[in-house]
Amino acid sequence: MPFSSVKGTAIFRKIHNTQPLIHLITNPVTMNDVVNLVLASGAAAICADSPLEAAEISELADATVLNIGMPSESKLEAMLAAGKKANALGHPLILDPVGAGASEFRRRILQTLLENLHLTCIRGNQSEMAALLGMSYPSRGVEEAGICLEPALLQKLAERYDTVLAVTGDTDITVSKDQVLVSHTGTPLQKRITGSGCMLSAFLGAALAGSMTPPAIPGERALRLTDTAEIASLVHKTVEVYSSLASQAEAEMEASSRHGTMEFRSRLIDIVSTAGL
Ligand SMILES: Nc1ncnc2c1ncn2[C@@H]1O[C@H](COP(=O)(O)OP(=O)(O)OP(=O)(O)O)[C@@H](O)[C@H]1O
Ligand SMILES: Cc1ncsc1CCO
Repeated sequence: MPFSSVKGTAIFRKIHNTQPLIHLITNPVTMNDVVNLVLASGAAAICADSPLEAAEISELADATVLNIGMPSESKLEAMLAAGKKANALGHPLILDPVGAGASEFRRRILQTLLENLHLTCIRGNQSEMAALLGMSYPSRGVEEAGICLEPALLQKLAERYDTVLAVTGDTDITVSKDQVLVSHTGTPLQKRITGSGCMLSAFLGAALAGSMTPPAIPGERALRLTDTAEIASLVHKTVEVYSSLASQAEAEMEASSRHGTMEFRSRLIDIVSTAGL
């Protein structure tokens, strides 16, 4: 996607119009950046990971994002409560299976979440998808481990859990039972900061929630969570826009006098904050 077509995209217009509230049960490593990215997109965020309030907060919210980056038994309990509430209310529910293949505990948590919840979208790298498929490989923790799965295998995974996969890396692939949509708009610099994927998962929550309210524009329809093709199309566009903005942030940084990964991290959030204006 050329940079010029990113600004003013319908995704941002819808988020700004509806200002959805996103419930994040996430990891403390990237939480602050994730919340700032959500706010930059025009949505609002609340982080709440106590099982005592998780369902109530998801009821208040327009979408729920579950990120297993630093898992615990208590967080799993909160995720189940929040996810069940999101499902009952027909709200978007996104899973980020961070470090899926890194430990037995993570595998067990993911098995429980996948068996008990209906995920609107699962966003992860190739290695995390391999772990969800039950494959074992030498894990590199939260980093991808050099795995490249056949699209047909990813489609089987999407079909098994009746969901849409946003598989990210040097190539971004959106996968449903019937579709494989490919884009190449990101930059390797995204791998040099933490949370690039976590931010994208939360942005997907904002984009899906923002598209569920009937738009004021004639001819535009509200997103239906029962329509996998519509979800896949929106997920694909959202990933493409986010990765394009990251590349644009890098290009602007290269043209400036300040360089480095922390500069890039700030520029990424800045560019998202102005993309919808
Ligand atoms: N080699 C690459 N070239 C271009 N873009 C990339 C590359 N690797 C990752 N990206 C981009 O980085 C973003 C996040 O994807 P990635 O697969 O790195 O997530 P992740 O491993 O889950 O990240 P994290 O755990 O740090 O949050 C996507 O927008 C993707 O396009
Ligand atoms: C480095 C790290 N460890 C647990 S979560 C996280 C950031 C997201 O990948």
